[in-house]
Amino acid sequence: MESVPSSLAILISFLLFVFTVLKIVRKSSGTNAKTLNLPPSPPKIPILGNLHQLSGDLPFRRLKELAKTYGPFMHLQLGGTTAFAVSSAEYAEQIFKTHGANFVQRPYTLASHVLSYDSTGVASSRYGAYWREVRKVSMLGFLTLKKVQSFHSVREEEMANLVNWIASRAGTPINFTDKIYTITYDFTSRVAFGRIIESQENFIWVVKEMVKYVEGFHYADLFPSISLLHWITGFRFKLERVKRYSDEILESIINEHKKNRKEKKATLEIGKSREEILEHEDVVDILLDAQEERMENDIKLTTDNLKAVVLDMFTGGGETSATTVDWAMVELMRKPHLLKKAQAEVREVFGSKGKVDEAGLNELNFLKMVIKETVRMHPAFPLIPRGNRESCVINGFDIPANSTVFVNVWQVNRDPERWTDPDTFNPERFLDSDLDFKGTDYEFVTFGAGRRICPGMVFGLATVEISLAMMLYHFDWKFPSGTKAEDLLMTEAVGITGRRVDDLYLVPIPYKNV
Ligand code: HEM
Repeated sequence: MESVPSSLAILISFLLFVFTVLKIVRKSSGTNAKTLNLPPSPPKIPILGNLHQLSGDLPFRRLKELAKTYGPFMHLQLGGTTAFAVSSAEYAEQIFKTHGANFVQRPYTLASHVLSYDSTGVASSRYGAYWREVRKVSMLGFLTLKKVQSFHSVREEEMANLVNWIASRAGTPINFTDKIYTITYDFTSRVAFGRIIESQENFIWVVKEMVKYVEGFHYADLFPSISLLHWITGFRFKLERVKRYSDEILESIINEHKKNRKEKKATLEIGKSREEILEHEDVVDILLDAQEERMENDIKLTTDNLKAVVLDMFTGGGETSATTVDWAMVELMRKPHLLKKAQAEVREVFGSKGKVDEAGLNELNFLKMVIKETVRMHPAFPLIPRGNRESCVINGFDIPANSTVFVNVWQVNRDPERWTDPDTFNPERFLDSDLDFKGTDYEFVTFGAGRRICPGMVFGLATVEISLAMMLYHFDWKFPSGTKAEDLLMTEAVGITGRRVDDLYLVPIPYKNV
């Protein structure tokens, strides 16, 4: 186990580090930490710094507890690295807006270096010309509102398949979580690769493994000067293994696209405008176009760069949306009056049509509030890592250049200074409120904010809305016998995303129109 929250792992690593003590002590004595006015910090122990205080629970939950004593802006020594943790809306605004042009880096992690082809995905790449170009290609190519809307038939089709499958299991328990993740990945695959690939199951497994590793709290990252650690902890071997699997799959997808490219283009190009051609291209096609074209600043996309961006898309598109749908359903099942209200709305809007389609989704005001409340309480990325390019001063505290700041989205979204009863799931709080997650309300930072705000927001929400609307329209739901709402574990699994720790099992009862 290489993730931090285990005291046993800390003890073992402590022994491993003994032979490097002198090296680290010499390094830390060379810093000018004492002369800086750093934010409050929990007491540190030699070598590990504050690492031991993050053990025993998920990092964002531990950070919330520590913030109760040490305040909303904490300095942490995590092994050999300097980090800061933000737990309030006020400080989130400092990072995302006031000092937004400075905190635009993604901190280096070994996992993103290995898995994301030398950190060349949109999410992992260093701020600069390359990042700007790949982000632009992704945004214009497949994440604009128009493009996302153009995928509506794929979304509706995949969801209709799921509805039929669930209807065939009427009255028997199904693993709701598993089905929602699978269908979301199927949909993402069709958008990204043009179809569901043969190795779909393996690829989903690969992504799940990656999500576990990219968290950024691994010893290899926390003691960057001891490269031996990458290998002794076995972390590098695990990363390389997952990378081999993912690379093989990506390579074959790209090769297939290259092979079919000429023929596809020739058919499409007859009498079609550039926009019309784009309409029919999948993500890999669009990236291959970008590879052929000269990008600004003479940036040339390599095939590895292309794979890194496709991986972002697959992880971003699949994992996050499914996590949100799953949590929404859990919360609704725990509050039957909210479930009924959401179902009544969906059935009223779509009753006359007898089916759900994307055209009517805008009328689902209550469902939109349910989704807002779900992403507030259960952000798909509970911690956003950012790095600063230059040293700066925040509210009188010195922040050295190249520090890592973890914005604790999970806690900022529950900041008691800004939210009433923040730990209660209450969609109606948005009834007369303009608060939104679009990047200007710093108490609601589920999608981040500023220059690196999530570019896939529209894409993700479109999937979440249609999935929930279909599930609520076509079925009534109950727990399998023996399961009670109050028994559901309301905590997250280890990893970069905030997916729930357990799968949700439910019994579907078809509504009359299925
Ligand atoms: C419910 C769904 C989603 C949530 C909650 C979410 C959340 C986030 C967050 C918190 C960030 C970091 C933002 C920051 O640093 O300020 C991010 C970045 C990113 N997301 Fe999403 N995301 C979602 C869906 C998607 C989808 C569907 C895609 C792609 C299809 C996507 C692609 C990305 C990419 C490429 C980045 C990196 C942006 C950059 O560093 O410039 N996300 N997302």
